[in-house]
Amino acid sequence: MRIDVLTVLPGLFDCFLKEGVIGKAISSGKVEVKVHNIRDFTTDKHRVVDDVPYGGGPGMVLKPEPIFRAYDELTKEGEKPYVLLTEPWGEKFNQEMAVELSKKPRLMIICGRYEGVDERVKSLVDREVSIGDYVLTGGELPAMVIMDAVLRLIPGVLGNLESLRADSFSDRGLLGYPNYTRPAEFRGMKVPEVLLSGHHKKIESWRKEQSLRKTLERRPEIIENLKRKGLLTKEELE
Ligand SMILES: N#Cc1c(-c2ccc3ccn(Cc4ccncc4)c3c2)n[nH]c1N
Repeated sequence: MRIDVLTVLPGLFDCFLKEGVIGKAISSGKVEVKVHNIRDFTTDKHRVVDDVPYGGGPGMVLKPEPIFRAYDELTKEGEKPYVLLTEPWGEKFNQEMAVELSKKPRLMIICGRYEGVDERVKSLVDREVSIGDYVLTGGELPAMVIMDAVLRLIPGVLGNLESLRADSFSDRGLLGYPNYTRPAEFRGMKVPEVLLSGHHKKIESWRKEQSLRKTLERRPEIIENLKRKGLLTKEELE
C-alpha cells in the first residue's frame, strides 16, 4: 500500500513514521508513506497556503490551488488514490472503515488546518472522515490515527500471531480481553488461575468471554450490531 499525505505541518509526522510497528513497516518496504508539504505546491514567493474566508468570519481557510496542484502532480502516474479528508464533522472512523481502507492499493489523506480547506477541495475527496466528537486544531493527528489503524492490518506488518488475534476480536469491534504478565501475584492482586493453567482451549474461551462481557457492559451497541449482521457465533450468543 502507498499513502500520500498532504499537510502544511509535515514535521508532525516525523516520529510517527520512524518509530514502532509503523516505522518498521515503512523501513522494510512493506508499506510506502510519503508526506508532502502543501507549501511546496505554491507558486508565489511567500508560499501562501491560506487566505481569509469569503463572507467574513474568524480564522483562515486553506486555499484550493496548492492542494489541487499537489493532487495533480501526485496522481500523474500510477493508480489513482482513494482520497480521504480529515474533518471534525466527517464520517466517524471505526474498525470496519479501517478494514475497508486497508484493502485499497493507494490512499491520499488531505490534512486541513486553520478553519479547514476551501470547499472546492472536496471535489477531489472520496470520503470525509472524523476520528471523534471532539475538536482538534488540525487534521494531522487524525491522519496518523487512521494510518496506524489501517497499516497494522496490512499482511506482514504485525506478524502472524498478532494478526490472528486481531481477526477474531478487534476487527469485529469487540473490546479486548484483560492482559497479565509476571509476577503471578502483585500487591495481593493475583493473575486469574486459568491463565496459569497452560490449557489453551480454556484460556481462549476465557478471553473470548471476557471480551464479550466487557463489550456488552461498555459498548452494548457493538454486540447488537454484530448480532444484526450475524457476526456472533452461537456459543458467543449464549
Ligand atoms: N478528523 C478530525 C477532527 C478534527 C479536525 C480535522 C481537520 C481539521 C482542519 C482544521 N481543523 C480545526 C477546526 C476547524 C473547524 N472547526 C473546528 C476545528 C480540523 C479539525 N477535529 N476533531 C476531529 N475528530
